[in-house]
Amino acid sequence: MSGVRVAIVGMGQGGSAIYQVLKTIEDCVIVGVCDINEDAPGLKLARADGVPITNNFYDFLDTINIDVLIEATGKPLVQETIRKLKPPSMAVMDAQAADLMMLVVKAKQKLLEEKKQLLEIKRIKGEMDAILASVQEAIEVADINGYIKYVNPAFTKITGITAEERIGQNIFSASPDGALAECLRTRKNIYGWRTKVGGTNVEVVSNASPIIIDGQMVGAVVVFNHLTDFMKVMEELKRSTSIIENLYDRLGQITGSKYTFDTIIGNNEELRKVINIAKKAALSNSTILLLGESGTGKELFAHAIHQYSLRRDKPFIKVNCAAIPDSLLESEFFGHEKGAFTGAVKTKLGKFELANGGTIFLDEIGDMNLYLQAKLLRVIQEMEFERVGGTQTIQVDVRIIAATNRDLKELVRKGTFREDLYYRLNVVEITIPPLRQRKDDIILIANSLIVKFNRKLGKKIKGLSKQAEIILESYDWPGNVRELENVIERAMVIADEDLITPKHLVQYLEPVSTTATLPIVEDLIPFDEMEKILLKKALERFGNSVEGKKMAAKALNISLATLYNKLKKYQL
Ligand SMILES: Nc1ncnc2c1ncn2[C@@H]1O[C@H](COP(=O)(O)OP(=O)(O)OP(=O)(O)O)[C@@H](O)[C@H]1O
Repeated sequence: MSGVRVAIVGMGQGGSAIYQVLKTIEDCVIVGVCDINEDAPGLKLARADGVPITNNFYDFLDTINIDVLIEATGKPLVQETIRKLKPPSMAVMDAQAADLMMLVVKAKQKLLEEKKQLLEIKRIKGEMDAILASVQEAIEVADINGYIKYVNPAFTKITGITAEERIGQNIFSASPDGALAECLRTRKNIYGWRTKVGGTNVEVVSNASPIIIDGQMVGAVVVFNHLTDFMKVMEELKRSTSIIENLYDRLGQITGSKYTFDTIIGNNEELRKVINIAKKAALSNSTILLLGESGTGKELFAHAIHQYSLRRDKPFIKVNCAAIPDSLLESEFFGHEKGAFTGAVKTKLGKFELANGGTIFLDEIGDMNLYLQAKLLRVIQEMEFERVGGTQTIQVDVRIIAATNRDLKELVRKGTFREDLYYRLNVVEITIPPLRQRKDDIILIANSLIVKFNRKLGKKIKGLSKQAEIILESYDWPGNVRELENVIERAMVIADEDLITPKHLVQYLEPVSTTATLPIVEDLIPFDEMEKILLKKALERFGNSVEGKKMAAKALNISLATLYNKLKKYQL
């Protein structure tokens, strides 16, 4: 143990006081205390601190382990004995001397404490100075009487007045019309105060606040900036506001993606395969080309792919390339700067910018002109573009899904579609089969449409009659699911019965289709035509092989020979 080793004899009030001060001295080690009274107050303290205790001060006299022995009993006999018997290396101090020493120690401790506080204040001041020096706005502080106490470096930069010139002046004569003087006068916060800094031509906009300590106003502080800087911020604000307005304008056009793969109805094997490929592709970032006849569900797939992808919480933006005039398509895609062309009264964001982070769905891509195809190619390759009339290059992160019902390869051959763009777009090519190739789904989709339109039209139609089902299944559906939707909705509008029957359907089916040529009167079909439909359906289901025909005959409850006769009769 290093430090001065001290022992105390006599642990009454005086000894206890000394003990407590000694404990706080870093270089002092209390090696023991002594009192003949077991209940002496100082002994309790020592016991709690784990300091060795004795009731016989002789224990201290034959040891060389004590540097200073403090005698606090005040008894001459004890004092005398200690002086006589102590080892020469031990210094003895009586209680009075110890008290005096304690006073000195306490004073020194107080001094040290004050020094520490001063250092802390200096440190905080240093930090504050650094902060205030780095602030771009001018700061000026005055006391309650208006005497300027502080200005930061930005104050000098903005006004040209140095700290030496300014500090010590009175604000009521230096800048009587300024926010600081006003704040001191009114004792209130002042906002957006526009003045010239006293004695200069520098126009500033200021905010000032009272400085309050312990509930009392002791001064005020003003923060101000050049009006021109302020104007710049206002300009910036205006620009941002215009962008926000723009976004609001466009919000209506942002069709958040509505459909998921669950919305796509159908159990057809080919369709399920296509859905599985689309799900896998959805999880990558690859560009997808959706092919298929009109109304097969390409847009539905595009929505579902976006919803299934990691971008589902980001925008889904649709652009119909065929619906926008060529002259506007570029600005629609990439946006334009204010004044880029007649009518461009404000800056507009393009669909690519709006889709940033999400997915853009380019419908009817086959109808895009060659000039834009070149621009689109650059976006796909580099994910960057310029707004029409702009010079700044804008970077985006957009997943592209394109769709068309046209034969893109044929367009490439004809030279109306860029080959390089075609290959860029069809990284993943998904062809959605037409409805006539997934006839097994027709009734399933029709029934789900009946449920949907019952809700929309307020009807209670239960379903399709058997004959109506046969008609729907044998129709070619050139307009695919969209046509099926239209036919079912129209049929439901005119149907007053529980079921949809042929009479509700036929008038809406294209005459080119197989069944539309049937001479159907109301909901009656001639027997032979009905036979023909049933035979066709049976062969479709079981196939044309001998085995298939046997099964077809069985399903129609006729003999195989009758089946052959009928097939011959109808030339099937
Ligand atoms: N499998 C399906 N299940 C349910 N509804 C479907 C299905 N396929 C398509 N639809 C519906 O059919 C209609 C046409 O689909 P969509 O608009 O997606 O077709 P498209 O291929 O994009 O057509 P176009 O090429 O004409 O733009 C939509 O109302 C869609 O919801």
